[in-house]
Amino acid sequence: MPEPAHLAHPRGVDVAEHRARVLAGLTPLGAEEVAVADALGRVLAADVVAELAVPPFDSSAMDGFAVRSVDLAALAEPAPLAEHAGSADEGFVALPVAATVAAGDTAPVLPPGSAIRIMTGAQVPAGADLVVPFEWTTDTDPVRILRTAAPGRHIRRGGEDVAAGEVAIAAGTRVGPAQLGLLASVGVDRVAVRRRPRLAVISTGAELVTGAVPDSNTATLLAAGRAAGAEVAAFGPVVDEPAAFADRLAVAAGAADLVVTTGGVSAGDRDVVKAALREAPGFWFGGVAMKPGRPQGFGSLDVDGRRVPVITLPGTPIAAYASFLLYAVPAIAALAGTPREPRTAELGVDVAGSDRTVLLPATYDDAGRIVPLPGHAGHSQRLLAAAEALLVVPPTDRLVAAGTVVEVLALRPEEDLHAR
Ligand SMILES: Nc1nc2c(c(=O)[nH]1)N[C@H]1C(S)=C(S)[C@@H](COP(=O)(O)OP(=O)(O)OC[C@H]3O[C@@H](n4cnc5c(N)ncnc54)[C@H](O)[C@@H]3O)O[C@H]1N2
Ligand code: MOO
Repeated sequence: MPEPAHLAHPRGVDVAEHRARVLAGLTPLGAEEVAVADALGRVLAADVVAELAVPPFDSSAMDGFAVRSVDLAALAEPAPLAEHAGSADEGFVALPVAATVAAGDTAPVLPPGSAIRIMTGAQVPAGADLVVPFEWTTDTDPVRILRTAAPGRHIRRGGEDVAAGEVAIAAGTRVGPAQLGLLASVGVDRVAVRRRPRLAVISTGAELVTGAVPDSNTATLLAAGRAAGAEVAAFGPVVDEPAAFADRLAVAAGAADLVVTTGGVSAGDRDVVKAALREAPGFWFGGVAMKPGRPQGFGSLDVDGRRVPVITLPGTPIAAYASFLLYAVPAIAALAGTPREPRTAELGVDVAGSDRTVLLPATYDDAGRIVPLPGHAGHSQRLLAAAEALLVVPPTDRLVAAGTVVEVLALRPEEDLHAR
């Protein structure tokens, strides 16, 4: 008779091995088109090509006079750092003022031997190759110009930032406020974005259904899923009956790209998730060498030709959240087409190692180093709520010394909160 799995692997498999198992074969979901106004937090599925140049036309960068630089050839160009604008004693060129143009006006052609008064942002008149700021002139008509500069000064060339037809933003970029502005500037009003992964959360346990224990896992995991960029929905709590759970799982998987369950995976009489899925092809249940969160499971369901991954997390709230951050968040990122390396930080103090990965509620010190919070007692939700991150202490039989770079799991991913 083969040895029971928990005896063959008393310590459990490594976190990295289980993470690789969950992520194996996950590929980005397809794309959809959305209005730019709805693209905040979304990930571009294709390069965005500029329909308009930025800036859209040659415009003045200063309030002053648009001139032909050849008409100012009699003026010396002062040293670049000269403080004063020159004076009448040093000579000037007088030009008649042909017109005034402001932003939004259509600029007339500049007649040779004259100047056009121009405001910042106004179109540069054809023929002009230099804008002389008011400070270098008498701002009269005729205008006396006291100083010149190289052709092109104080003119923002159309397309100097982005040329029409050029790639303005590359595929894979997450759209934030600056990207929204650039999309507007390049004249694009719809963009192809990656579909948001749909996350279904199923909590299990009779104590949740009766209300004897509030369903805190659903609250935390829906929020963590949203912060990671998923569309989320709860399908629990469900009672500890394998048939009831299997029915709920089928509904959830039909509506989701990823299912996460909590509870019912340890060794008890009523471990419903394990009981329902243990015999399902391709499902794995066992111990992972981590604390908290040892009992874990993973598999996939085939739903109308779609492969829907199912991550079965332990029920204890700290274990459920920590495991969600270790396994489900990277899975969401893989489905969203935004895989990223785990975050790391430098350890601020020495931390004792253990034969398994240990997750400690932690905060950052003034130097930005990660430090465990005092009072760690295994399963405190209160301590977790006071933490900024979970410190991932790697398995080792030695001390993990201050200064070591370790993985951290952010508990307040504010930068991701715009994602829904
Ligand atoms: N003989 C063994 N017993 C246990 C083992 C083991 O290896 N051998 N592992 C322990 C560890 S570690 C954990 S963690 C738990 C995980 O058990 P389950 O995943 O089966 O979780 P449940 O028994 O359903 O619940 C555990 C605990 O958490 C509470 N809970 C569950 N879901 C929620 C929820 N959605 N919101 C709030 N609280 C929840 C539940 O009431 C229980 O108190 O197994 C150990 N046992
Ligand atoms: O996974 Mo458990 O009790 O270590 O939380």
